[in-house]
Amino acid sequence: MSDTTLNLAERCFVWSELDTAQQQALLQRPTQKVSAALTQSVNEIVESVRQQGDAAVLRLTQKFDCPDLTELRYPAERIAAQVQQLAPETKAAIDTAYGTIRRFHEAQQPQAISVETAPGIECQMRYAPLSAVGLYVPGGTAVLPSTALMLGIPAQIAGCQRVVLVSPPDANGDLAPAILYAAQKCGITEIYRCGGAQAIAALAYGTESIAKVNKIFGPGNSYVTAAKQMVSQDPQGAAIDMPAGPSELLVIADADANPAFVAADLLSQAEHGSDSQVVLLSPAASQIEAVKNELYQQLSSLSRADIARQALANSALIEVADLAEAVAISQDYAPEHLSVQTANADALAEQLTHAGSLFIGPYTPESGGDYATGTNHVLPTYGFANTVSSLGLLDFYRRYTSQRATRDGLAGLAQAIVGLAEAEGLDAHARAVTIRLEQDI
Ligand SMILES: NC(=O)c1ccc[n+]([C@@H]2O[C@H](COP(=O)([O-])OP(=O)(O)OC[C@H]3O[C@@H](n4cnc5c(N)ncnc54)[C@H](O)[C@@H]3O)[C@@H](O)[C@H]2O)c1
Ligand SMILES: N[C@H](CO)Cc1c[nH]c[nH+]1
Ligand SMILES: [Zn+2]
Repeated sequence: MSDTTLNLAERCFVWSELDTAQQQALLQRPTQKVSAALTQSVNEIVESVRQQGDAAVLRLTQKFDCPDLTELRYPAERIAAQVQQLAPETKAAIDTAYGTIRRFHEAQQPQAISVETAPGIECQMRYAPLSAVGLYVPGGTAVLPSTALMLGIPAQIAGCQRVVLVSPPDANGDLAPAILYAAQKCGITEIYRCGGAQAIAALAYGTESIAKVNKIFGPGNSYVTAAKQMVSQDPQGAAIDMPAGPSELLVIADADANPAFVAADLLSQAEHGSDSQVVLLSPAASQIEAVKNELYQQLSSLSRADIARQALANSALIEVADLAEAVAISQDYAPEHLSVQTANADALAEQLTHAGSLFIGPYTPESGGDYATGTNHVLPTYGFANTVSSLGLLDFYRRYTSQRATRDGLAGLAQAIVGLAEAEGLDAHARAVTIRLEQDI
């Protein structure tokens, strides 16, 4: 079995036969290769929205998504009419996913703490929901109502005061009924029809019709991700959740893994976008050969075969010396999704700490986490999973501290505070303590 436009034999490698530069080049993310051009084009879009507001957002939305759109805000009556059209089976699927995702996120409620750190000194850690959040639901090549749930549910549980959803409209100026139903379940009514870097700029800086938010959440293509990173560097812009760009999956499979399962998982992420990347690491040459054949076979029946094919051209099937080498490569690559299909999957997973989300064992397809296991599918890409956390309820809160000292408590700590202030040569810091203790109250 083969494919006329994809030669997977060219994407098969033996790790030990590559030098360090080749190993690095092999695992470079596709969008990182064009970052200079991308940055320039995103910068132009963000600047035009800052200067021209709604006019720029509308012009760019007309260019990329809907030529006749004249109003960004999605009217409530049109939302209601769209939701009516939703098929009952899709509604039921959304209802089930809403339940599992809500259950997992409700269990993440932060607990305020209060600790007496020294006699008469009380320190608290408190949490406040973010007041205005913007949720980006991708809609370029596929509409993703599941992302509306992943973002809307934690915002709803946290109790954020203002929750705004943006998503690119179709050519008729509509959003998919499933996105609107998911938004409705999450209590979101402020919805705008725009996408890409222009939507991110509008959320970050505000326009005539879209008021600015404090933090922007959600995945997107490389334009969206670059725009998020750009606005988050600007004190007048907005905070962001994380760089959640084109989808990635790394699978570690031993000789006994089922190659049909492995190939299906790889294709599930390859079909997201031509800039997605999937990687297989296996110590068994026979497994790599079998997965390669399965990929050809399964690819031919996919509706998005062309996209998956392009993603596979940026991907790699790599033979490693052993599972220890697979762990080392995976830790270095830090994939968004990591599937472990080996005999000792649970034990191996303990060592795999650099991944957005782990999928352990043969019956845990990556797509389960995309939709309905309950974990959040908004995850760090580009290797940021070595430091950046996966999206969770806490991201919708701000954590801050408070403290309260009694006079005796302050007296007890005075020597430490004054001693450190003197060591740093900061007299006023010391005086703020001594002045209090010199006075009788
Ligand atoms: N990391 C995660 O957690 C996660 C989760 C879900 C989806 N994803 C990823 O999100 C992405 C969604 O991408 P998408 O494209 O389908 O939808 P998208 O909504 O992110 O992007 C569509 C928008 O891109 C803009 N755009 C397209 N071509 C452009 C160009 N040449 N110049 C400037 N702007 C342009 C347009 O404004 C368009 O509205 C996929 O790559 C998918 O893998 C990631
Ligand atoms: N795999 C995507 C994150 O990279 C999430 C998603 C949504 N729908 C299907 N998949
Ligand atoms: Zn997916």
